Amino acid sequence: MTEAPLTIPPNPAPRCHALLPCAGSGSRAGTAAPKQYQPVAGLPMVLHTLAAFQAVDRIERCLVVVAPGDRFLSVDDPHIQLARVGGSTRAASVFHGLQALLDSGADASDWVLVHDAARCLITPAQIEALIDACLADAVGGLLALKLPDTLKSEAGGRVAATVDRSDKWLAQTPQMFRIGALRAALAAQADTGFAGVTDEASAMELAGQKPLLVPGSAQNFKVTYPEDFALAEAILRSRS
Ligand SMILES: Nc1ccn([C@@H]2O[C@H](COP(=O)(O)OP(=O)(O)OP(=O)(O)O)[C@@H](O)[C@H]2O)c(=O)n1
Ligand SMILES: C[C@](O)(CO)[C@H](O)COP(=O)(O)O
Repeated sequence: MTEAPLTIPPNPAPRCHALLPCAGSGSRAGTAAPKQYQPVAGLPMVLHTLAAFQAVDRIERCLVVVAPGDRFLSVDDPHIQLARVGGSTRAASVFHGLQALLDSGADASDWVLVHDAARCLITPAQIEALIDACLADAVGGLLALKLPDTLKSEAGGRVAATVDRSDKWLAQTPQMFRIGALRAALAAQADTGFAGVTDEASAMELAGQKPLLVPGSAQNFKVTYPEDFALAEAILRSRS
């Protein structure tokens, strides 16, 4: 009997997509327009963020989630997709963005790196470090930072206690998970309005997972308050 040769199917590298929630109002930043469009070092903040992801070959495309009425951003690049599906919370914007990724051809088993548009200091090297760590992990994970300062708890404006910080991390983004797993984790929280979901990892934690903590950088801060713009500007100019 002649046996057909055994064909080993190709094992394609898993695909990675970026999803940038960009639908916030930036109320703490005090800018006239949403902070992600504020010029920093010569460009609207979100364009610095996008440039970092576009420099990573393993990112197949970037989906930017903006508010439905947003007319600040238009895109003319096949690797960037605009989804006007922002919601009333960051979690809702991410949830809708994941569906937009799936609707436009992404597979539930693909990876997604969710990253705040307002973290415009992310570097390609930091994104690569997260991808390297998470591709080797079943769950996925996030960039995060160990606390550089002593940590206090408070009661009535006074110190209640000095808190052991040895196991405490500040969560950053990107946060990288399988699209299907993250979508399911968020869907399970949708009927509470995503209460308690402040980042992707928290949704995965509520689903019983233990995301990987990958050391990030203090420079990958989220532009949140008025004084953050000058620091972001100085760092971006020092890099160019
Ligand atoms: N409904 C929302 C709220 C936030 N974001 C995005 O999530 C990221 C992190 O949120 P944050 O910095 O807290 O932004 P804002 O909600 O815009 O800020 P604030 O809370 O000061 O209003 C930002 O890129 C922001 O545009 C979003 O896509 N949709
Ligand atoms: C997702 C996040 O960047 C992780 O630190 C952060 O929680 C988003 O900011 P917010 O102020 O909680 O909306």
